[in-house]
Amino acid sequence: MGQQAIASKAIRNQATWRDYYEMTKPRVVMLLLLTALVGMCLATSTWIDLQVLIFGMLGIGLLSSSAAVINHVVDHKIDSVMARTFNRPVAKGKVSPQRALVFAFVIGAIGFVSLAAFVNMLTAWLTLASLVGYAVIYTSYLKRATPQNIVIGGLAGAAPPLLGWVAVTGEIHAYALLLVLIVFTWTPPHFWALAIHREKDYAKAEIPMLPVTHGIEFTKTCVLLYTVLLCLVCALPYLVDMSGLIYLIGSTILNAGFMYFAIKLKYRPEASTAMDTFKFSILHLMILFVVLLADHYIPL
Ligand code: HEM
Ligand SMILES: CC(C)=CCC/C(C)=C/CC/C(C)=C/COP(=O)(O)OP(=O)(O)O
Repeated sequence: MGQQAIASKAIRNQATWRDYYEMTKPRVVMLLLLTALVGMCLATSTWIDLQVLIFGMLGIGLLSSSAAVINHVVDHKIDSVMARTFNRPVAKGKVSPQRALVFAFVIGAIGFVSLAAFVNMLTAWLTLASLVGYAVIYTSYLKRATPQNIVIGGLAGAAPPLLGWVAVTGEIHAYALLLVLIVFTWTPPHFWALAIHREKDYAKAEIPMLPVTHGIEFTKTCVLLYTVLLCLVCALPYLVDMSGLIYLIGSTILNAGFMYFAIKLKYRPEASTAMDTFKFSILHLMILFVVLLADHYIPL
């Protein structure tokens, strides 16, 4: 065995359950699950069936985690070049791509069976399609092909509210698609704010993210325009009578916050504004979905 092979085996043996946990992108999956839960709750005016709640959340969570692990495998070369990601378990050599793929397959299979056996087939197939959308179409192809990668790929990450809704009702409803549209429109300003901050990383890894291909100023304009679009899309649940006054007030305050950061980023940026905008985007979506829940359950 050569020196390099021995060294890489030594690193690999250091893998712990924490490395496997990290590969599932737990914080991203938690937020995806919140949006799925809200999709479930808004789908019905009564309580959600406990079996659908438990196995629905488990299945969507495990398939999302599986997609995240596959992303770590497919991207391990890119990840090893970027300062933000070089320490990831597969990039670092702590977990071999083969072991990571087996892990992804096992949790993905458990997730699919949970949905197929205890929820319904439509939810199982739609969730699997989201996995393919993110892990295969976005990660393996779009990410390296076009600066519109995250706009198109964002559809997979936006799917969970629909998945939650379909888990409860077994059918696709326009209101569920409206929730998808909100996350879909939120994704570009969420990601591009971070990409502005990490532009050098992406350039080094030769990934055609918008700030690399079209420059930072153009990307800031896109963040601002998508944030305006997000404000309009967020008004729709109230305008179509899906949500009420609590939602209108909550979403207006949150969107005013997002507009503040997007305008500051474009016209009066400080060194931390891009990262502040990115962090706020996560808080924005989290609170927005909690507000949707509050609006659904509190009669006004
Ligand atoms: C194509 C769509 C998306 C792209 C390209 C994207 C990209 C990213 C990136 C690069 C990070 C930084 C991770 C890090 O610091 O290592 C991040 C963080 C995060 N994203 Fe997204 N994201 C997308 C969609 C979503 C969606 C749909 C959600 C949830 C609904 C989400 C929730 C989060 C959360 C919670 C974090 C913080 C994670 C942490 O602190 O560990 N993202 N995103
Ligand atoms: C079944 C289902 C709902 C699947 C969706 C799964 C999922 C984890 C979506 C979140 C999108 C996301 C974190 C993209 C970042 O990938 P990236 O490769 O651009 O970022 P990175 O460099 O941090 O890995």
